[in-house]
Amino acid sequence: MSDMADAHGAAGMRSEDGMHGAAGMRSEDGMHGAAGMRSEDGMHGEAGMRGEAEIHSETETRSETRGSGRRHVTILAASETGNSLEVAEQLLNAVAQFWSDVELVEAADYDTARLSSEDVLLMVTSTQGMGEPPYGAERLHDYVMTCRDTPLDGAVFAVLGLGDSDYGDDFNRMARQFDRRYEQLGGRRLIEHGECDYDYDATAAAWIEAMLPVLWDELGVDVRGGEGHSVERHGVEGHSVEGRGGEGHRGERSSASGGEGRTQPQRPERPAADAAAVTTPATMPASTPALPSSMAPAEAPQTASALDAPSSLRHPIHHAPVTTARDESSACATSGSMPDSGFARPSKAPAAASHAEARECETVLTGRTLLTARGADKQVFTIRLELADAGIDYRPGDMVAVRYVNSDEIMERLFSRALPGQDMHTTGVADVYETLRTSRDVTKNNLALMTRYAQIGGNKRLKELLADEQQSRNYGRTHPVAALFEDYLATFAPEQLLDVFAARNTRLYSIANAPSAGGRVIELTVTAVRYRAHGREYRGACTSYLADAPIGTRLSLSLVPNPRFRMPQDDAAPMVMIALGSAIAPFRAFLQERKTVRGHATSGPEHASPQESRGGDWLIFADRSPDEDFLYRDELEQWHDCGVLSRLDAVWSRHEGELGHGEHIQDALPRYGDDLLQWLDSGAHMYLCGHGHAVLQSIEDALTRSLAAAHGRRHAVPGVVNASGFFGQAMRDLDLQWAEGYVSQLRADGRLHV
Ligand SMILES: Cc1cc2nc3c(=O)[nH]c(=O)nc-3n(C[C@H](O)[C@H](O)[C@H](O)COP(=O)(O)O)c2cc1C
Repeated sequence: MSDMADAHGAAGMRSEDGMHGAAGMRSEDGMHGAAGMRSEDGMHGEAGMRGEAEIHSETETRSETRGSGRRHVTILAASETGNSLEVAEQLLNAVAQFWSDVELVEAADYDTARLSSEDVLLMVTSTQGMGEPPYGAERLHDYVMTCRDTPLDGAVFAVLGLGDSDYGDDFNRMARQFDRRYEQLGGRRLIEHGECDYDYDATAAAWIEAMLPVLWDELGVDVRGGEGHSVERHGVEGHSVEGRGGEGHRGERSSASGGEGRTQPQRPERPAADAAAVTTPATMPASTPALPSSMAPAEAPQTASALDAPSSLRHPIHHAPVTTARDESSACATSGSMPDSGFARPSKAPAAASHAEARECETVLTGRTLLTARGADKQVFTIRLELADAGIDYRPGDMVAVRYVNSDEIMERLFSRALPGQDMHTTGVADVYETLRTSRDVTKNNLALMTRYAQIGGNKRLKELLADEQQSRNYGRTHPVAALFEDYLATFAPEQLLDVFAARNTRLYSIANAPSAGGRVIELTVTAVRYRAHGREYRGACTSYLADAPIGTRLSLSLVPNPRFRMPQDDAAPMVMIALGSAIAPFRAFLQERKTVRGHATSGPEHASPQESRGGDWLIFADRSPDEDFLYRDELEQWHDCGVLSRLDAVWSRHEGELGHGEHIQDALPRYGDDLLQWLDSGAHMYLCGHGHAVLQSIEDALTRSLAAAHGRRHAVPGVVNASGFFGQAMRDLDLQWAEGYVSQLRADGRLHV
C-alpha cells in the first residue's frame, strides 16, 4: 500500500452516518468500534472516546447544576437552510410565553460539555446530505453518537425532525438518531420525537402543541385559564409567580456557548428581555398555551393572501398544461430530489419575517436559452434572471429558492375534481383559486398532505390506505397531487382546499453562473419536467413556470447558501466533477469562477495528471445522447481547449457511436478508476451532482468500487492480478474495505461533496 493507503486504512471508515472509528466495523448506525466490536447502538468500543477525566467533570457538573432548583430550557436548532431554525424560533416564542428561562442555541455554537447541565433540552433538527446532520451540527452529532457517559441523566428532552420523505430510509434520520441517543445518554423523553415532511409547518405546529402541555407539566406551569391569567412557575427559586408579558420574559436566542473544550460548562450570561427575540401575543389563549400565530396547526383560510403576495406574483395568468409532484432540474449541488426549501409563506403573517423572506429579492426574467437540440424529447434551458437593484452576495455552489406560480391547467384539473360544478367566478371560489395559484404547493404529494386530504375530504378508501404508513408513503412518492385528486375523489368547500396544501411555492435550483457580474445576474439550468405516469400526463410546477413564463416576467427568489458544496479553498487544488444532466449547473459556476480566478489559460494536455495540467479540472458529464443533450457543449469544449478543464469526459446512456456507447455513469466509472485515484491522491476535490438520492448513492458506491479495483491493480502482486477463489476474494474484500476508508476520509477532509 502507498503512504496514502496506509493512512486511510488506519483512519476510520466512513459509515452511513458519517462517523469514524479506528478500525471500523460498521454497526447499524454506521458507527465503528476500535477493536472491531459492534454495539447495538453503534457506539464506539474503546478508542476515539472521550477520556475519563472529561467524563468525570461532566458528572460533577451535572450534580452541581441539576436539582439546584433552576429549570432551564434549551432549544437546540440544527439547521442548514434555515427551516429548523425558523421552527425553533417559533418554539422559543411558544415556550417563552410561559417560561422565561429559555434559550435558543444553534448546534454549530453549542458547547457539547453543556449537555451534562441541561435540564430541559428541546431539539429541532433537519436531516441533510444523504441522511447526515445539517452543516455545522456534525460536531454535536459526533459527540452525541459516541459519548459513553450519561450526561443527560436527570434531564428531559424532546426532538422534532424536519426532513423530506423523498429521501426514503434517510427520512428524518437525524431526528431519530438524536432522539434515541438522548435517551441512551440518560435523558427522559417528554414525548415521541416528531417527523415533519417537506411541508413541515402543520406537523411542526401539531408536535409543538402536543409537547407543550407535557412540558408545562414537567415544569409545573399552570397555564389553565384565559386572558390575563398569570403563570405559575414552580420550583424556581425566587420566581414563584410571573405574569405573561411582564418582566422576566427572557426567552432568547443565543449564539454564545462558551469555548469548545471547556470541561466546566457554564451557561452564557443571559441578558434581560429581548423584545425582538420573544414575541408576546397581545391576547392570552383561552385555555391552552397559544402557539404563535404563524404556527397555527391548521392554517385558517386566508383568502386575502393572494393580495398579500408580492406584486411580482400577480402577473396575468398564463396558460400551461398540467404539472407534477416533483420537479427534476438543476437543484442538485445537493441531492436533486428538489426538496422544497420552505421559504415562501406569503399567505401567513408571521410576527417577524423569516430569514428567507428577509432575503427574498425581485428579479426579472430576461432570457431563456434552449440547451438541448430542437425536437429532443427533453428540454433544458438556461434561465437568466436579473436583479433590479443590488445583487446578491453568493458563492459558486449556492442555490436559490425560486417562487413560482401554479399554472391554470393544474389549478383547473384540481378544481374540477375537488369542486365539481362550482362557478369559478364566484368571489369565494375565485379568491381560493388565486391563493392556491400564487402561494401553495399544489403538486408535491406526501403523507401529511394525503392525511389532510383524507381528513377534510373524508375519502374512506384513502383512509384505509393511510392505515399502512409504508404504502401511503410509497403512493405519495409516486403519485403527484393531481393523481391523488383523481384516484381518491373527494369534494370540498372552497376554503377547505386551503388547508389541504402546504403554504409554500418555492423550488431550489443551483446557480449556474459565477457571481462575476456582482451577483446581479442569476442563471439557472432548468429541465422542463414533463412526464407520463399511471397513464396520465404531469408537468413540473416550477420548471414549467420557468419554461413558459413570458420574458419580462417579474419573479422573486431568495438565496440558499450551500456550504457543503464549495470549491476548494486552495485555488490550485484540482476538482473532479461528475454531473448528471442539468445538474451540471453548479459546475458551470465553478468553472467560470476558476477561469476568472486563474485569469489565464492553463495548458493541460488531454488526460494529463493534475500536476501536469497545472491544476486544471476534470469534468465527467453524463446524459442521454451527445446529439441532443450535450449541455453547454461549446463552453465546455472551449474551457477544455484553453486548459480551464484539463480533462472532459462524457458518458451517454442512449448512444452508440464514436462518442461512446450506451452506458450509465455507474458502469463507466471503473474505466476511470486508476485516474480518479491518481487525481484524488494529488489532493483533488471530488463533486457528485445529480438528481435523486438513490442515484447519487449508487454513484458513490460505484466510485468506491472503482477506487477499490484501482487500488487492487496498483498493489497487485505480479501474476495474481485477477486471482480467483478464496485468495482473490479476500484481496478484493480488503481493497473494498480500503476504498471505503478512503472515501470516508475524503468526506471527513471536506474533499467529497455530494
Ligand atoms: C441537499 C439536501 C439533502 C437532504 N437530505 C435529506 C435526507 O437525507 N433526509 C431527509 O429526511 N431530508 C433531507 N432533506 C430535506 C431537509 O431536511 C428539509 O428540506 C428540511 O426542511 C431542511 O431543514 P433545514 O433548513 O433546517 O436544514 C435534504 C434537503 C436538501 C436540500
